[in-house]
Amino acid sequence: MGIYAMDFALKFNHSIFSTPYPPKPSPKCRFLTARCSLPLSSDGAATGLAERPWKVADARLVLEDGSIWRAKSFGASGTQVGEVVFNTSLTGYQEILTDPSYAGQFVLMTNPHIGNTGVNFDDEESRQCFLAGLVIRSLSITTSNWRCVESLGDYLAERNVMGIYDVDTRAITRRLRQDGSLIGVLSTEQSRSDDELLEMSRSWDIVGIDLISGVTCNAPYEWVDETKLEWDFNSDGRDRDTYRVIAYDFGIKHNILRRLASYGCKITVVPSTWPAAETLKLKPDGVLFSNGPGDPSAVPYAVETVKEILGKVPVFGICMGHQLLGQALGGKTFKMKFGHHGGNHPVRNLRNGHVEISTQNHNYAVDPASLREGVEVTHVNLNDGSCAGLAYPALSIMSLQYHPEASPGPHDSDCAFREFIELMESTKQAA
Ligand SMILES: NC(=O)CC[C@H](N)C(=O)O
Repeated sequence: MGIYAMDFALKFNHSIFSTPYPPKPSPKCRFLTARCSLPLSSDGAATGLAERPWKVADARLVLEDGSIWRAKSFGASGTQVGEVVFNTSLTGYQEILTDPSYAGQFVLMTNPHIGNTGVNFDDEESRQCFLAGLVIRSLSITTSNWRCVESLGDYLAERNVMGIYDVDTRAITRRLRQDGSLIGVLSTEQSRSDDELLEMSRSWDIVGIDLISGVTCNAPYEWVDETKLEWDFNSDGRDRDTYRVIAYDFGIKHNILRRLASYGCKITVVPSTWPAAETLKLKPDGVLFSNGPGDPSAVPYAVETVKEILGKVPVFGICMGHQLLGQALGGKTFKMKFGHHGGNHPVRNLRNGHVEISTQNHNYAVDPASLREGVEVTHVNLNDGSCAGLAYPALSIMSLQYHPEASPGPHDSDCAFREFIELMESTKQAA
């Protein structure tokens, strides 16, 4: 369909979509009428929608290398320290904002145009935004999407997350690629001197800190959310409680739970400190170790939990979960120069030769040379050859350094969930 025909269909509610256009307002939807253009608030505060050319740069991003970047603020104001990482995804900023693995980090989007689709109810990956802030080149002057319920600026302001725009994201990215990830301080407070902010950035570090304890759930809970039909696929038609899975929440993304549920799993999510003995008492068919923020070598208690579970039940580790498994198998993790953050990373599955286009978000990796004998490297990142997946078939272990649940366009890696199901099924049959 040509673009004009699509435009016509959108305007006149032609029935080319299964979802009617415009969609019925959800009861939760407070801002639906503002779908296409929100006015500026009366005090002229940023709504995130209307560009105000007269707005002067009111924020500074001070990097530990001494560089100072002047920018315009949106979202929350204040002063915040964090590690700056760049993300090359073209879409999915809401999933990125709500990925708990970004705790302690400023996400700089290399896509220069952000905010055009606003935010919606369906794309939340967790209960909260845990990241330190958002750095973008250009904040969209309009917000238009049939699912949009709020502008990006309002969303960030409500969640107390700082954002800046009109900053040279390309220059900062080149610096990060050259020098590696840098700590920075973002501030809208004019009373603070450049030197003070620089000192703050130099006296803070993200290495060696347990960031998982700040994002994990407080108590176990059952995952009962229905995956909406329009987002569900490949569920193989199983009943939702065919496999009993315990998911360790190190900062879990909801889509991991949605995909497991689609494949027939009844899931109990448990906090990061949940004792292995309690997990084993529940006699699960499998255990999932989730993604999560920060340095994987700073959470030895989690590695101990993983060790106690290995060999007793099939396990699947994703990202932080993979790094914890790597350590439990005798391996070491190391900090990469600037990590992998994006929706377009090619990975080769060494078992079948297939190349997957994957979503990634990690700054650390497992050193395969440090792993004990018998551990198989199953996946390799084709950009830099780093370890992207492990297996130890004798103990029914599988893990991926990237995100099989993400939908950056392709769903190439979703098959990993089916593999986990097969691992649980074969163990069940053998018992
Ligand atoms: N997405 C994740 O689980 C990230 C893992 C870890 N925090 C890292 O940066 O490598």
